[in-house]
Formats: sequence, structure tokens, C-alpha cells
Amino acid sequence: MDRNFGLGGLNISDNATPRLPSPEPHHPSRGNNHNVQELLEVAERNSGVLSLQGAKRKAELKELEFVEDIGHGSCGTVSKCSYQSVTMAVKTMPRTTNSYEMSRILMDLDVICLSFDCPYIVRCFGYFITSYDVRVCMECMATCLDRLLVRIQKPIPEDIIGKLSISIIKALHYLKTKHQIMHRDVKPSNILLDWSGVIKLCDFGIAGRLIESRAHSKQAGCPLYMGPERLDPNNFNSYDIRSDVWSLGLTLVELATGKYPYAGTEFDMMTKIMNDEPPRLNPGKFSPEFCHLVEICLQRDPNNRPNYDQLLDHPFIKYHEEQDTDVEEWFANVMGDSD
Ligand SMILES: Nc1ncnc2c1ncn2[C@@H]1O[C@H](COP(=O)(O)OP(=O)(O)OP(=O)(O)O)[C@@H](O)[C@H]1O
Repeated sequence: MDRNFGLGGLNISDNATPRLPSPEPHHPSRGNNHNVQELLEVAERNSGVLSLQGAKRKAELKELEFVEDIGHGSCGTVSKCSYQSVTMAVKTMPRTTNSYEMSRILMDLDVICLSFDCPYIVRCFGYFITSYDVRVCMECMATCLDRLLVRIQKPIPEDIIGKLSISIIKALHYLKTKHQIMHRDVKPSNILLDWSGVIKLCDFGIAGRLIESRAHSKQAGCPLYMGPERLDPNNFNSYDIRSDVWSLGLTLVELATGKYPYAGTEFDMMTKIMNDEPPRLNPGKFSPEFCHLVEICLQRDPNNRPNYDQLLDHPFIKYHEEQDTDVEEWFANVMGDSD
């Protein structure tokens, strides 16, 4: 998809100027129904234009054939559909008069359309906007990592995590450097894997625009993967991409051990994130490079965490970039074993 196909009608510039209202509850543009309405009208002009096999075509919603449900999230449902023999994952989000919810939908749409040139972000073929809902047509991936963990009932091997880390760090780095965006909801359910072993990031509804490299709302995201600085009610400061680096570190621990590292009620877990020593990998079970990567991502003080350039230069990442790990074969085997 080219840039003009997505929300190009919004006259998107390459700098950090916000194109769509941020879905932050306390952002000054919040509650600006007029703005959301305007943006929706611009997006509507490209409704039904699908970009497939290098060509754009105008499609009718009725041409999408429902195949099966994939899953449900806080914003809508995802189902497998077929359009002229192309299989897609279609995320349907009901239209709402609530401008916060609506700006979340538009943010998801905007980021996925903008990221057409990033191989580590799930591809969008186009979208439909009707009077009732917004449907985003994406490439259909095989599963997300939280479902995979549930299905295989065992940790993901370190060499697979090595490959997976490279893709996720590159996706986050791309969002930051190319679009001045931070994801703010990095967690296993937002990391998808396809049958050929390709790993991609998805779900940008609460992504945040960075102003002078910082985001300014604490509200958005899944609290269980948020860094301590985002959970602390006394911290009124803004935060930066290093909060996503914490979420990445926690995600890696969960994948490597097969379980989320904190226990108890949600309140207990949030208290532990704020007060306890961060989780570490057992050096008896994992390489020193992997243990070190996790340790630097899970630093309580965000200033001590690495940025994406430093992560991409880390020995764990460098080592796995050179390996011929066959993620496709591993995935086929574990899916076969768990049938
Ligand atoms: N392109 C895709 N291909 C295959 N499955 C997908 C795709 N996009 C999303 N899914 C799956 O659909 C389900 C719902 O996704 P969705 O993004 O709506 O919510 P979520 O991330 O599970 O939850 P929340 O929105 O509350 O964070 C998830 O299991 C997700 O892995």
C-alpha cells in the first residue's frame, strides 16, 4: 500500500506533527469531536480501496466472505475472511460517538496504514468505513504469542526468542525513527507469527505521538506490562520509548519462562512492579547475553534502560542476526505436537 492509499488525504507530513488526535484521555485535543469527525470523513474517502498483489481495487463490503472468528479484543473482533481467494484478518471496530474510542480506532488505522513499508509490522490491505463500524483488512497471521504459549504449554526456546526479539525491536525502532510514535502496548498478544515463521507487531490503538521524544499520558496500555514509572501515581512526568523497552523485557521473560513473571491480583502485581526488584532470567538456564539483555531492559530507572540503537547493537541481537534459526520449522513442529 502506498502512502496516499491510507490516510494520505490528511496531508500527512514527515515530521512529528500529529495527524490524528491522540487517544490520550487528558490530551488537549481530547473531546474534540469536530476534529475526529473531520478525520473520519477524510479516511472515508479511501474506504473500500484494497491494495492487493501490487494493484489497488475498489471493493464492496459484501465481497468479503466470512470464514471464521479469530478473537476478540477491547476494541473489537477479528475474523478470518476471504476476498477473491485472498485470505485476510478483518478487525471490526464499532463506530462510536465517544471521541476517545473513535480516536483509538483512527490511531490504529493511521499507524497500520503508515507502516506499509515496515516488514516487521502487520500489513494492511485497506479498510471499510460504514455507518456502523470500521473494518481493517490485514494480512492473516497464524497466531499471537500469548495464544501460542497457552497452546504449547511450554517456554519458547532462546534461539527462537532471539529471532523474535530482532523483529520486535526493529518494528519499535521503525515507529520511533520514521514516525515519532511509541507503541505503548507491547505484550505477547500484540506480537503475531505467521506460518512461515515471520514475526510482526500489531495493535496500534493506543500508540502515542512523541513530542520532543516524549509521550504525555499515563493512562493507556495494559498496566501489567507497563514500566514502574507509568504506574507510579506520584509521577507526573512524561515518559519515552524506554517505557516500551520495559514492556519488551517483561514480554521476553514471559516467553522464555512460559509464564508472566508476577502473581496475585492485578493490584498485587502492579504493586510488585512498582516496589520489587525486577524479574531476571535464571543464568543457569539462559545465555549470559540473553540474561544481560533482559536485565538492562528491566531497570527500574528508565534512564538506565537502552534505546533501540543500543538494543540492536547488543551481543544477543547481533549473535541471533547471524544464526540460521528456522522459526518456520519450529513453529510447524510445536503446532503439530500440540494438536
Ligand atoms: N492480522 C491478524 N492475523 C491473525 N490474528 C490476528 C490479527 N490481528 C489480531 N489478531 C488476533 O485477534 C485477536 C484479537 O485481537 P485484538 O488486537 O482485537 O485484541 P487483543 O490484542 O487480543 O486485546 P486488546 O485489544 O484488549 O489488547 C488476538 O488474538 C490477536 O492475536
